[in-house]
Amino acid sequence: MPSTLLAKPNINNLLSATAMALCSAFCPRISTNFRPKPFSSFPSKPLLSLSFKVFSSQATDASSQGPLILMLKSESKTGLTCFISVYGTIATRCYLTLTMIMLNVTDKFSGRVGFLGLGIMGSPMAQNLIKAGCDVIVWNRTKSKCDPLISLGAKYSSSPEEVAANCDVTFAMLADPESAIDVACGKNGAVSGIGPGKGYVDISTVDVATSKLINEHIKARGALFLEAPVSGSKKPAEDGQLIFLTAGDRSLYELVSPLLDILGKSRFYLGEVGNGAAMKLVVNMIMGSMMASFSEGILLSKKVGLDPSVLVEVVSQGAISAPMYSLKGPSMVKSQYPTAFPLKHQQKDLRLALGLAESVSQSTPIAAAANELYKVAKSYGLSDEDFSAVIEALKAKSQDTA
Ligand SMILES: NC(=O)C1=CN([C@@H]2O[C@H](COP(=O)(O)OP(=O)(O)OC[C@H]3O[C@@H](n4cnc5c(N)ncnc54)[C@H](OP(=O)(O)O)[C@@H]3O)[C@@H](O)[C@H]2O)C=CC1
Ligand SMILES: O=CC(=O)O
Repeated sequence: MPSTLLAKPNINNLLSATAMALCSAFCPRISTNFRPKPFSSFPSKPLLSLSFKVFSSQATDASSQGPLILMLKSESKTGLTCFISVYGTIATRCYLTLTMIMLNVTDKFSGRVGFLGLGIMGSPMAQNLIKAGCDVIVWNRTKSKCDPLISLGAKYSSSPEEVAANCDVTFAMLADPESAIDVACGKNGAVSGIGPGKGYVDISTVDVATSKLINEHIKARGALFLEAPVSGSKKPAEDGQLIFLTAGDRSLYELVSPLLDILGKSRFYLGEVGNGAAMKLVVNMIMGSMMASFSEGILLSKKVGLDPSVLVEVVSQGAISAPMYSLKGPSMVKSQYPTAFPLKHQQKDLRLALGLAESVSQSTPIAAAANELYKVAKSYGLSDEDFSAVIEALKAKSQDTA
């Protein structure tokens, strides 16, 4: 629980500011990140990036005159644990002492991490691993996208095969099923370099059959496989706030969890290979339909003389609010679509989700209609715009029928 919830309101700022000031003397860099994350054997966040949580507190008097004892506990991901006691009479002043510093020394994993596919998502993810201190080898079809990561300390290998051969765990973040299969199973693909004791983690959004196919090839080489598509876009990738939807080898999941924790805010383990892909497709099917419906609302509000910016604000305050609407609504109103999630990938996900629905005879008429709209948007050359540009397809349709 953040310390501000337990400290008395009138001394909140004093306490936290004083505690932070005291700690600054010991630690040059203090994170404001309050997310607790497990310690791992992988190299992770920098040694002195600490987050504070209230460990215990006692305020014997509700008035501002009462004595207060507050204990802050901080754990860095490298095992440094420190306790800071804050005590004293509030009316006078607070005393702070660094009561204990403990270093938990654990074996360092000498694991090398490979990263294949450095697009909108792959680049910031690889960057976060490098910044966390991981030993990373990168590869991308267009080599120039490796350069910023190489300057941050990554090594480069000239094929997925070489990356997999030189790494303990290799991540892949590729555009679609075709590229995911090619990079894993094609000529000089990761499968050729992988072997027993190694793992392959595919984060790309693909269909169930593709994930199972890659799993079979990896398994045939005696290696482990985990599918781990992500929910969350460019900004969550940059901020290490992705949601992992994993399935496959449980032991690989356990092994890479510390790495997933660097990249994301939560992770789900869903069992058999295919469940992660299916979950991701269902989520993105909903997202694609939501965006199409939101686009209709914006255009209808404008046509009946309302201010669409006000609609965006109204939506943001009610039961149908969604971060996606608040984030993208204002720029959609201005006909701007800075690419975070390319429209071509949203249409790919709808297509794959419809295939999934078909495989179990589930009716999905809303998603089918949305998919048609994204196909129209692609035909207008909007493939590489953000998926919110789907509104342009509706604008064009309205003109056709006017
Ligand atoms: N952007 C987003 O918000 C999110 C995307 N996703 C999913 O993540 C995946 C990646 O998305 P994103 O980073 O946005 O996509 P990008 O289009 O930015 O990047 C795609 C990557 O795939 C590579 N690639 C494409 N075709 C091939 C091929 N035939 N052979 C080898 N490499 C290839 C590209 O290489 P090159 O640089 O050479 O073109 C690039 O590295 C997709 O499956 C997407 O659906 C999931 C969550 C969010
Ligand atoms: O797949 C896209 C996302 O935003 O999640």
